[in-house]
Amino acid sequence: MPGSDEQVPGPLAGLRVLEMGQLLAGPFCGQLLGDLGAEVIKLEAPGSGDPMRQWGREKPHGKSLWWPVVARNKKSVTCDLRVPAGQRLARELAERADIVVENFRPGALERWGLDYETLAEANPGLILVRVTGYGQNGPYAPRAGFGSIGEAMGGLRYVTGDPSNPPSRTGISIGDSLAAVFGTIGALAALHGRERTGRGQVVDSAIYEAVLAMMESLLPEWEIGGYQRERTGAVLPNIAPSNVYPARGDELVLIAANQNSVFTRLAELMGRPELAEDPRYATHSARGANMTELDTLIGEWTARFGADELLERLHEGGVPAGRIYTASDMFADPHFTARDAIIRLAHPELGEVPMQNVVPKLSRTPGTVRSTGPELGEHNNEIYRSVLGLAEYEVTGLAERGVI
Ligand SMILES: CC(C)(COP(=O)(O)OP(=O)(O)OC[C@H]1O[C@@H](n2cnc3c(N)ncnc32)[C@H](O)[C@@H]1OP(=O)(O)O)[C@@H](O)C(=O)NCCC(=O)NCCSC(=O)C(=O)O
Repeated sequence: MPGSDEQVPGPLAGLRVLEMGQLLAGPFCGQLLGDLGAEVIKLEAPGSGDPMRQWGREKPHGKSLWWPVVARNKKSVTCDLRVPAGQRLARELAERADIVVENFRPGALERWGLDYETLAEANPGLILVRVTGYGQNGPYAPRAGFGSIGEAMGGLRYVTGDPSNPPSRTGISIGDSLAAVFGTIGALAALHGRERTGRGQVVDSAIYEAVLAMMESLLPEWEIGGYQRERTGAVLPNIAPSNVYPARGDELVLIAANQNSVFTRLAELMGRPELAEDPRYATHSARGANMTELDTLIGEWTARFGADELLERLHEGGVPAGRIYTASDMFADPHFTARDAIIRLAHPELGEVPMQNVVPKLSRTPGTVRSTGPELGEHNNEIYRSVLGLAEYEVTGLAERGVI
């Protein structure tokens, strides 16, 4: 079963990551690095731990169903960063780490004596990934940052939703996850840089900039083209046909045929090959300009078929098409099964926990999910004794004093 120990070590095996911070923007970076085989030590406040342990709508046994996913592959140690003894432990762990990931407000690490200069003095190869709302400098740097604000500031919110409604949030914390993905890319690039120079560096990933990086040609469109992108609901401006179309009954089917070759095939399937030659639809720009009219033609055709038959025709005809999936569709889909897109891991209280597999798949040394999110402080003994070489009585003493 994926998740068992018999796998080959992942590509990042041998690297140690120390993860501080909370919720998603930092921890998703730790998840990605752990998926690829790094040892991830998650440092949490004693007593409470990462608030993500409490998050989620459904909580069987009082347990978050997000925690097993975002904290998978991680080892949990407790450590109070507000007291000097805790700060010393964190510095010693960072001295033995390749990468530190954090997503506190700028200034928190500095306040705790965990600034990069201090850490790098003891460990010059250290890479420090800092995920924040606004980055480490600039007038907004000290502000508390949450994903929704960064998504709006980075431009995503304004263009999301139906034009007749106020801008909509996407259904997930996409800004945090994107900042974590860019933080991960930065960490991997910095690892490569370290190969050449032996020196680490700081990776500064801001949520609003991670979102901005996704915004395609928004900026030159405005400044050079004088065009402000607006919300366009289910379609993208000037990209046609690419929409959701009705099948017989209530079902909706997505068709994306916004390329000459694909549109020619769709026109043939529709029994209207002449549409591909029609000056109103023959080119990318013409289809964009006549999107509404084209969508009506396509919708009249799709409504004649049940969704299954329609999709079969489209797949066979080489036209990208599909359904809008819910979780239950994913569990039932043979393609998800064939590619192990969903894995199942044993959890002491929740039984078998299904979750998304590692992305992307590497051919020779693929990543693995080896465990679900740990209990708070589950690995205190293991890590403090084996990594820092503390004696058992020292670990007990630190716990008694509330440092860990
Ligand atoms: C999320 C925040 C607004 C939370 O702000 P604050 O609660 O004020 O925390 P700070 O970052 O200033 O960090 C200091 C606090 O960390 C807490 N803390 C955490 N871990 C520890 C440990 N191990 N020891 C001691 N204290 C700890 C403790 O309460 C500290 O408060 P003191 O006791 O006062 O010292 C901020 O961390 C932030 O802007 N982060 C960067 C952007 C980000 O990651 N946003 C959240 C993504 S999730 C999201 O947006 C979404 O889901 O949507």
